[in-house]
Amino acid sequence: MQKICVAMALAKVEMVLTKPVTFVTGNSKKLEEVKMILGHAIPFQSLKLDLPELQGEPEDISKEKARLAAKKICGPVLVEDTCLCYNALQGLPGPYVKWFLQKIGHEGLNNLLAAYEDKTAYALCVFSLALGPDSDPISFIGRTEGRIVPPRGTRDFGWDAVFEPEGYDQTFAEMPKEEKNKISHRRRALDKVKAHFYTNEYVVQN
Ligand SMILES: O=c1nc[nH]c2c1ncn2[C@H]1C[C@H](O)[C@@H](COP(=O)(O)OP(=O)(O)OP(=O)(O)O)O1
Ligand SMILES: [Mg+2]
Repeated sequence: MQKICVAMALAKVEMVLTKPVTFVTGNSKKLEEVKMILGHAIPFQSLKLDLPELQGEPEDISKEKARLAAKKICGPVLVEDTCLCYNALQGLPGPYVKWFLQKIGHEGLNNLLAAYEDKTAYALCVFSLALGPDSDPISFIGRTEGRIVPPRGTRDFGWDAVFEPEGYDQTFAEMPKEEKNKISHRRRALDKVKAHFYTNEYVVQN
Protein backbone atom coordinates (compact mmCIF):
# COMPACT_ATOMS: atom_id res chain seq x y z
CA MET A 1 0.00 0.00 0.00
CA GLN A 2 1.32 3.37 -0.92
CA LYS A 3 1.73 5.85 1.86
CA ILE A 4 0.08 9.17 1.10
CA CYS A 5 2.30 11.90 2.44
CA VAL A 6 0.68 14.98 0.96
CA ALA A 7 -2.95 15.81 0.50
CA MET A 8 -4.63 18.73 -1.17
CA ALA A 9 -7.49 20.21 0.84
CA LEU A 10 -10.00 20.88 -1.90
CA ALA A 11 -12.41 23.03 0.06
CA LYS A 12 -9.79 25.68 0.79
CA VAL A 13 -6.98 26.40 -1.62
CA GLU A 14 -4.24 25.37 0.71
CA MET A 15 -1.72 22.57 0.66
CA VAL A 16 -1.82 20.33 3.68
CA LEU A 17 1.51 18.82 4.64
CA THR A 18 1.58 15.86 6.98
CA LYS A 19 4.94 16.96 8.42
CA PRO A 20 6.92 20.20 8.45
CA VAL A 21 9.34 20.59 5.57
CA THR A 22 12.73 19.00 6.29
CA PHE A 23 15.79 20.79 4.94
CA VAL A 24 18.28 18.03 4.17
CA THR A 25 21.97 18.86 3.91
CA GLY A 26 25.29 17.46 5.03
CA ASN A 27 26.72 20.99 5.27
CA SER A 28 26.28 22.79 8.60
CA LYS A 29 27.41 26.17 7.17
CA LYS A 30 24.62 26.00 4.60
CA LEU A 31 22.13 25.23 7.33
CA GLU A 32 23.37 28.20 9.37
CA GLU A 33 22.75 30.57 6.45
CA VAL A 34 19.36 29.05 5.62
CA LYS A 35 18.26 29.53 9.24
CA MET A 36 19.48 33.15 9.25
CA ILE A 37 17.79 33.96 5.96
CA LEU A 38 14.48 32.18 6.56
CA GLY A 39 13.97 33.01 10.22
CA HIS A 40 10.42 31.89 10.95
CA ALA A 41 9.12 32.55 7.43
CA ILE A 42 8.72 28.82 6.73
CA PRO A 43 8.21 26.14 9.39
CA PHE A 44 11.06 23.75 8.76
CA GLN A 45 13.26 21.27 10.51
CA SER A 46 16.64 20.01 9.37
CA LEU A 47 18.36 16.69 8.93
CA LYS A 48 22.08 16.18 8.45
CA LEU A 49 22.44 13.69 5.65
CA ASP A 50 24.96 13.54 2.83
CA LEU A 51 22.93 12.50 -0.19
CA PRO A 52 24.51 10.95 -3.27
CA GLU A 53 24.60 13.40 -6.17
CA LEU A 54 23.94 12.82 -9.84
CA GLN A 55 26.23 14.34 -12.46
CA GLY A 56 24.78 16.81 -14.91
CA GLU A 57 23.05 20.19 -15.00
CA PRO A 58 22.55 22.03 -11.67
CA GLU A 59 18.74 21.89 -11.73
CA ASP A 60 18.67 18.16 -12.50
CA ILE A 61 21.16 17.46 -9.70
CA SER A 62 19.11 19.45 -7.21
CA LYS A 63 15.80 17.83 -8.26
CA GLU A 64 17.25 14.34 -8.01
CA LYS A 65 18.59 15.15 -4.52
CA ALA A 66 15.05 16.21 -3.54
CA ARG A 67 13.56 12.97 -4.89
CA LEU A 68 16.06 10.89 -2.92
CA ALA A 69 15.53 12.92 0.25
CA ALA A 70 11.71 12.71 0.00
CA LYS A 71 11.92 8.95 -0.40
CA LYS A 72 14.15 8.64 2.67
CA ILE A 73 11.96 10.86 4.81
CA CYS A 74 8.58 10.04 3.30
CA GLY A 75 7.52 13.63 3.67
CA PRO A 76 8.09 17.12 2.34
CA VAL A 77 11.74 18.08 1.84
CA LEU A 78 13.82 21.01 0.74
CA VAL A 79 17.37 20.52 -0.53
CA GLU A 80 19.79 22.71 -2.41
CA ASP A 81 22.77 22.32 -4.66
CA THR A 82 25.32 25.11 -5.01
CA CYS A 83 27.61 25.74 -7.97
CA LEU A 84 30.50 28.08 -8.68
CA CYS A 85 30.61 28.76 -12.40
CA TYR A 86 33.53 30.40 -14.24
CA ASN A 87 32.51 32.21 -17.43
CA ALA A 88 35.90 31.53 -19.08
CA LEU A 89 35.33 27.81 -18.46
CA GLN A 90 31.73 27.75 -19.77
CA GLY A 91 30.31 27.29 -16.29
CA LEU A 92 32.82 24.82 -14.85
CA PRO A 93 33.63 23.79 -12.15
CA GLY A 94 29.91 24.39 -11.52
CA PRO A 95 28.36 21.59 -9.44
CA TYR A 96 31.77 19.88 -9.16
CA VAL A 97 33.34 22.76 -7.22
CA LYS A 98 33.21 20.72 -3.99
CA TRP A 99 35.67 18.17 -5.41
CA PHE A 100 37.86 20.86 -6.97
CA LEU A 101 38.07 22.64 -3.62
CA GLN A 102 38.87 19.42 -1.80
CA LYS A 103 41.64 18.47 -4.22
CA ILE A 104 43.25 21.78 -5.24
CA GLY A 105 42.18 24.19 -2.48
CA HIS A 106 41.49 27.93 -2.71
CA GLU A 107 44.77 28.69 -4.48
CA GLY A 108 43.95 26.04 -7.05
CA LEU A 109 40.47 27.48 -7.63
CA ASN A 110 42.11 30.82 -8.33
CA ASN A 111 44.93 29.40 -10.47
CA LEU A 112 42.44 27.63 -12.74
CA LEU A 113 41.86 31.01 -14.39
CA ALA A 114 45.55 31.94 -14.78
CA ALA A 115 45.45 31.39 -18.53
CA TYR A 116 42.33 33.53 -19.01
CA GLU A 117 41.71 37.30 -18.98
CA ASP A 118 38.12 36.83 -17.94
CA LYS A 119 37.94 36.24 -14.16
CA THR A 120 34.17 36.66 -13.93
CA ALA A 121 32.08 33.95 -12.35
CA TYR A 122 28.68 33.43 -10.79
CA ALA A 123 27.44 31.60 -7.74
CA LEU A 124 24.31 29.59 -8.33
CA CYS A 125 22.01 28.05 -5.77
CA VAL A 126 19.22 25.70 -6.78
CA PHE A 127 16.73 24.80 -4.06
CA SER A 128 14.30 21.99 -4.79
CA LEU A 129 11.11 21.31 -2.90
CA ALA A 130 9.49 17.88 -3.06
CA LEU A 131 6.19 17.61 -1.21
CA GLY A 132 6.49 13.84 -0.91
CA PRO A 133 8.19 10.77 -2.39
CA ASP A 134 5.88 10.68 -5.38
CA SER A 135 5.65 14.35 -6.24
CA ASP A 136 7.71 16.16 -8.82
CA PRO A 137 10.20 18.57 -7.23
CA ILE A 138 9.92 22.29 -7.95
CA SER A 139 13.13 24.33 -8.23
CA PHE A 140 14.02 27.88 -7.21
CA ILE A 141 17.21 29.39 -8.58
CA GLY A 142 19.29 32.24 -7.18
CA ARG A 143 22.35 33.71 -8.86
CA THR A 144 25.00 36.23 -7.81
CA GLU A 145 27.57 37.63 -10.25
CA GLY A 146 31.16 38.23 -9.23
CA ARG A 147 34.76 37.39 -9.95
CA ILE A 148 37.42 34.96 -8.80
CA VAL A 149 40.29 36.48 -6.81
CA PRO A 150 43.26 35.14 -4.80
CA PRO A 151 41.81 33.94 -1.47
CA ARG A 152 41.06 36.57 1.21
CA GLY A 153 39.19 36.25 4.49
CA THR A 154 38.09 33.28 6.57
CA ARG A 155 38.24 29.88 4.99
CA ASP A 156 35.55 28.18 7.00
CA PHE A 157 32.88 28.00 4.32
CA GLY A 158 33.60 26.50 0.92
CA TRP A 159 34.92 28.85 -1.75
CA ASP A 160 33.75 32.10 -0.08
CA ALA A 161 37.39 33.31 0.14
CA VAL A 162 37.88 33.37 -3.67
CA PHE A 163 34.52 34.89 -4.66
CA GLU A 164 34.17 38.68 -4.77
CA PRO A 165 30.60 39.67 -5.62
CA GLU A 166 30.11 42.36 -8.28
CA GLY A 167 30.12 45.89 -6.88
CA TYR A 168 32.05 44.94 -3.72
CA ASP A 169 35.73 45.00 -2.84
CA GLN A 170 35.41 42.25 -0.24
CA THR A 171 35.11 38.53 -0.82
CA PHE A 172 32.12 36.71 0.67
CA ALA A 173 34.54 35.44 3.33
CA GLU A 174 35.56 38.99 4.35
CA MET A 175 32.00 40.30 4.60
CA PRO A 176 29.88 40.18 7.72
CA LYS A 177 27.40 37.30 7.37
CA GLU A 178 24.46 39.74 7.30
CA GLU A 179 26.00 41.43 4.26
CA LYS A 180 26.57 38.17 2.37
CA ASN A 181 23.04 37.05 3.20
CA LYS A 182 21.58 40.19 1.61
CA ILE A 183 23.07 39.54 -1.81
CA SER A 184 23.98 35.87 -1.97
CA HIS A 185 22.85 33.24 -4.45
CA ARG A 186 21.28 31.43 -1.46
CA ARG A 187 19.33 34.52 -0.38
CA ARG A 188 18.01 35.10 -3.88
CA ALA A 189 16.84 31.51 -4.23
CA LEU A 190 15.28 31.52 -0.76
CA ASP A 191 13.33 34.71 -1.57
CA LYS A 192 11.66 32.67 -4.31
CA VAL A 193 11.05 29.74 -1.95
CA LYS A 194 9.44 32.15 0.53
CA ALA A 195 7.23 33.68 -2.16
CA HIS A 196 6.13 30.19 -3.17
CA PHE A 197 5.16 29.32 0.41
CA TYR A 198 3.38 32.62 0.77
CA THR A 199 1.21 32.15 -2.33
CA ASN A 200 0.47 28.46 -1.73
CA GLU A 201 -0.55 28.63 1.93
CA TYR A 202 0.96 25.37 3.09
CA VAL A 203 -0.56 24.10 6.31
CA VAL A 204 1.14 21.49 8.49
CA GLN A 205 -1.23 18.94 9.99
CA ASN A 206 0.29 16.08 11.93
O1 LIG B 1 27.58 30.00 -0.11
C1 LIG B 1 28.60 29.33 -0.27
N1 LIG B 1 29.83 29.89 -0.21
C2 LIG B 1 30.95 29.18 -0.38
N2 LIG B 1 30.97 27.84 -0.59
C3 LIG B 1 29.75 27.24 -0.65
C4 LIG B 1 28.55 27.93 -0.52
N3 LIG B 1 27.54 27.06 -0.62
C5 LIG B 1 28.07 25.87 -0.83
N4 LIG B 1 29.42 25.97 -0.87
C6 LIG B 1 30.38 24.90 -1.14
C7 LIG B 1 30.14 23.63 -0.37
C8 LIG B 1 30.58 22.58 -1.35
O2 LIG B 1 31.99 22.46 -1.35
C9 LIG B 1 30.14 23.15 -2.69
C10 LIG B 1 28.71 22.88 -3.04
O3 LIG B 1 28.42 21.52 -3.10
P1 LIG B 1 27.00 21.00 -2.57
O4 LIG B 1 26.86 19.60 -2.98
O5 LIG B 1 25.93 21.96 -2.93
O6 LIG B 1 27.17 21.14 -0.98
P2 LIG B 1 27.54 20.08 0.15
O7 LIG B 1 27.84 18.75 -0.45
O8 LIG B 1 28.53 20.68 1.02
O9 LIG B 1 26.19 19.98 0.99
P3 LIG B 1 24.84 19.16 0.62
O10 LIG B 1 24.77 18.02 1.57
O11 LIG B 1 23.71 20.15 0.84
O12 LIG B 1 24.94 18.70 -0.81
O13 LIG B 1 30.24 24.55 -2.52
MG1 LIG C 1 26.59 17.88 -1.83
